[in-house]
Amino acid sequence: MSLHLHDITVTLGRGESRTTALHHLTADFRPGVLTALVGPSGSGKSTLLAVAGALLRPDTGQALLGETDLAALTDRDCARARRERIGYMFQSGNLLTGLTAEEQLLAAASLAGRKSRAVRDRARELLTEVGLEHRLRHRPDQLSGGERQRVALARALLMEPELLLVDEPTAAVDRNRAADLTALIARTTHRYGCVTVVATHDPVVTGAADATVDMLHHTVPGQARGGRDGG
Ligand SMILES: Nc1ncnc2c1ncn2[C@@H]1O[C@H](COP(=O)(O)OP(=O)(O)OP(=O)(O)O)[C@@H](O)[C@H]1O
Repeated sequence: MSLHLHDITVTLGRGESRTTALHHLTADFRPGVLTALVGPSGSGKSTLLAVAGALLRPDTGQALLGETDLAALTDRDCARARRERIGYMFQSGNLLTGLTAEEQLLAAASLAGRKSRAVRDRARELLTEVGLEHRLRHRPDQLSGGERQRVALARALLMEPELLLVDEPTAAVDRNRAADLTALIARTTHRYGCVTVVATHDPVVTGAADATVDMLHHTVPGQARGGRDGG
């Protein structure tokens, strides 16, 4: 299942602050491939993630996840696609206030109708993989920015999404953790065959990516390694 963005234009703000954040952008993202989204600050990376994540409807164009045009879905179907098909690891973490790290994962699983001992074990395993085994009972306000983001990653991975959207995963962590997190995202992409799009300024991430989309030139075909579709 690929993600194909076709002729996407997004205008944000009103009056004097009106800005064309994306201008007729076309780009392809393949399953099993970690694609780094690069470009200077303000070039539209976060906007692209919002469109791909069915969080923002573009003014023009199509956002095809497989055969589904996310740009044409009703609000209800968008919400469903977000819940069932798309995983997010954004800087805000998008965590629910009042729930512990472990509960964040279990609540997401429960919403998707998955509730079992195996899910609980997997949730702990993933929180351990992102280095949070000592933070299982911490609520978002008791976690650092980088820790919140890692909870969001563990939650996304538990849901095994078709599309994994990641915004600046290494911005709030130290260099060792940055390398570990990047390796985890790459491993997950290759193992589960999800389409992974990572907006980044970090050479650690771009170095580990299988392909690159440059916002200034739209598409630079990458050397895809390990793609499920043969690269
Ligand atoms: N609500 C808004 N109203 C007006 N302009 C906006 C709004 N949000 C973003 N923009 C503008 O849209 C453009 C794209 O922003 P976006 O956040 O997608 O860039 P980015 O590449 O993710 O930047 P960064 O690397 O700094 O995170 C920028 O010029 C930004 O100033």
